[in-house]
Amino acid sequence: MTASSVPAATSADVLVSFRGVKKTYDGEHLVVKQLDLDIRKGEFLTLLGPSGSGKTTCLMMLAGFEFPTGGEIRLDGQLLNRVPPHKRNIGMVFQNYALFPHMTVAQNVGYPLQVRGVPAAQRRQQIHEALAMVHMESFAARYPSQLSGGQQQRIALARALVFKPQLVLMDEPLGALDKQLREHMQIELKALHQQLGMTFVYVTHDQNEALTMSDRVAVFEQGVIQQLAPVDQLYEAPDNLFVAGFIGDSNRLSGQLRAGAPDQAGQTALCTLALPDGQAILGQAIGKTAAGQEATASIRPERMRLLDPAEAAPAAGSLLRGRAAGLIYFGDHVRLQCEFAQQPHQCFVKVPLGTPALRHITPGDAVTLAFEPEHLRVYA
Ligand SMILES: Nc1ncnc2c1ncn2[C@@H]1O[C@H](COP(=O)(O)OP(=O)(O)OP(=O)(O)O)[C@@H](O)[C@H]1O
Repeated sequence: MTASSVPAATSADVLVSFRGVKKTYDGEHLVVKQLDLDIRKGEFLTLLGPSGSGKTTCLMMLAGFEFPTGGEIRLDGQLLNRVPPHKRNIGMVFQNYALFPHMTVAQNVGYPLQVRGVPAAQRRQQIHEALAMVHMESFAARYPSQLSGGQQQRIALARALVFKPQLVLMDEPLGALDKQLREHMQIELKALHQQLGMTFVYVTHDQNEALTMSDRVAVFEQGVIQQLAPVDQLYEAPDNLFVAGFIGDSNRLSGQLRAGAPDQAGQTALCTLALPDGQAILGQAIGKTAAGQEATASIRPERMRLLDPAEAAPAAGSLLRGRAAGLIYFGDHVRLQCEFAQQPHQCFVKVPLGTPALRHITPGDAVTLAFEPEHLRVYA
């Protein structure tokens, strides 16, 4: 992401701004590279990316547990670089809960209030409210060891919320829970965020989790934000092949650009991709492309359709002829694997059960897939 695409840090709806932030642990290798990022007041922003891409380091710099090697981080306009963690008014939830084992649930939740010198009566009230938020009022007298993992994480969340911070940071908080509980907690967290109106910054490497909960997602790779966008935009209009591959399923086809160039604004324009087997397909050229370049097209499986042989073929350029490589039954659809001559990767398409064209297909048969060129994104 370029600095020019980031709104000005002074704009009223920005709570946190990173400007030119760099981080190295060993003095040589940058794990966060020149990061510009604005976090808006009240949003649920997720930092998503593979292991080692720098998400946690960014969160730790925001929390104050790590210091940037260069650049600035501001919270509500105030420079944070040298403000210690306990003076930042930020709540934090970690994957390993980090509850104090010798304290009861109520004492754990009340701890941030105690260190802030909140009087006992008010403390009791706020502890009760925070436990009610996470549906754990009746567990106040228990110790962490007497709670399940999901219950402990709820207490950790109550402890992060109890002092009503303007910003809550969460680092893989659901990572240790089983799938069912994790999905349940995702919905609860999202509801809590909507109810409280606080700003949540959430770190995960799980794209489903990111898509389920977030208003916007920043996709990290090797210390760089590859794209920052609302979830639907990230899925429908990935800026590059990394994002297309990291978020959801996508099919890839390699070839050479024959015609078509970006429009004046450098955005998208229709182009023709010549595939090595002689087929020519139409797609949207993304970014700077020029005729003759090697390029890779990406398309979501649900944006391709198995054509019935009896059906009138759509316009040239919006079909692909290949061979069935396999069929996998998925209950509500069949996943049809297809291969195309001289393409390194197979493609797949989700075919609804009962589709007539599916009836007689066996591996090795010729198949035709149809698509709209606007859904085929071509990256040089
Ligand atoms: N305290 C540290 N000392 C030295 N190197 C570190 C330290 N913390 C992280 N790193 C390195 O910095 C890079 C980024 O790590 P970071 O934890 O920020 O990534 P991440 O995207 O959060 O990964 P994960 O999802 O695995 O936690 C990695 O190469 C990691 O090995």
